[in-house]
Amino acid sequence: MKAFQASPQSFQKLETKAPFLLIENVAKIYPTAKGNYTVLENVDLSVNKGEFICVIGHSGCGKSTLLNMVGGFSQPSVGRVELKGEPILKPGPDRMMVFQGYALLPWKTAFENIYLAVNSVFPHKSKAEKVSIVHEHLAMVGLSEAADKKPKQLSGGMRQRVAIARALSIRPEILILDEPFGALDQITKEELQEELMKICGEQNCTVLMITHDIDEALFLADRLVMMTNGPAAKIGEILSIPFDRPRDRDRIMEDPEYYNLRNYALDFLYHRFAHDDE
Ligand SMILES: Nc1ncnc2c1ncn2[C@@H]1O[C@H](COP(=O)(O)OP(=O)(O)OP(=O)(O)O)[C@@H](O)[C@H]1O
Repeated sequence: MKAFQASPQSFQKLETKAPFLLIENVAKIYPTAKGNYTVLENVDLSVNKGEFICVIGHSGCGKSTLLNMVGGFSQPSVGRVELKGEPILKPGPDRMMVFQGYALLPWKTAFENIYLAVNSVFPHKSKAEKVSIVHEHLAMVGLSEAADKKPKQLSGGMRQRVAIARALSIRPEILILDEPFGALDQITKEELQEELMKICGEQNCTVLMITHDIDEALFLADRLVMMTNGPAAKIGEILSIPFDRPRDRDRIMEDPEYYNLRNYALDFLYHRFAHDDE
């Protein structure tokens, strides 16, 4: 019998590639006056490049704590958080966060808010290139006409568009969204969800997004991460959202699977892991 001889190619195939984003056995423990408080425990999640992940869970379970560790704003007490095999030790332009509160500089125009970010991340690009990046991203979110307006002259939806354009303009590896549409009315919210989905599809963005809105998660996500209640919250279950892309809201809402998933997630939140005060 001929002995099996491994070729260099077969070794290459056996090599295990580090996941794009790895959250492994993570715990976060805060020291408090009453002793240690464990917010998260045994959290494991591996995210592929280009995946859209939504995270839901009751208030205070530790969703922001988890995303802040991916953002590099805090470190896990136990376990590891790695991007492309490298530990995340501090914030960086490869991971941009967008919050509910927009966080735009009020004295700068929409253009200037984005330009500032582009200029700080790409200082060696020419002025013309940087200006072109800003215009491209303002156009992407439909705000070319509002370039010279200051935040107070913009609606909430427009401000959030500027914040998203600013985050995307520096080409982050991961876009981290902490309830970005939570303060918006339903119509504006749905418009922004559609724009975000289109942009992320075109740019193959990897997204981690916290939301309290199950319909938003079912429309946007490839996977829905459902957290158990704290203290010591963990990932209870992960639902794969199977709808083809590009997604059409009306079409997926006609799919019986949509209601199966919706009911499953609602049952998880309001029966299996109901919050005491809800
Ligand atoms: N620095 C800290 N020291 C002690 N406890 C903290 C600290 N930061 C957060 N916590 C606690 O950790 C828990 C999780 O907070 P976190 O903001 O991550 O929850 P969340 O799921 O994002 O909540 P929400 O949906 O209300 O935004 C809360 O009980 C909070 O009080």
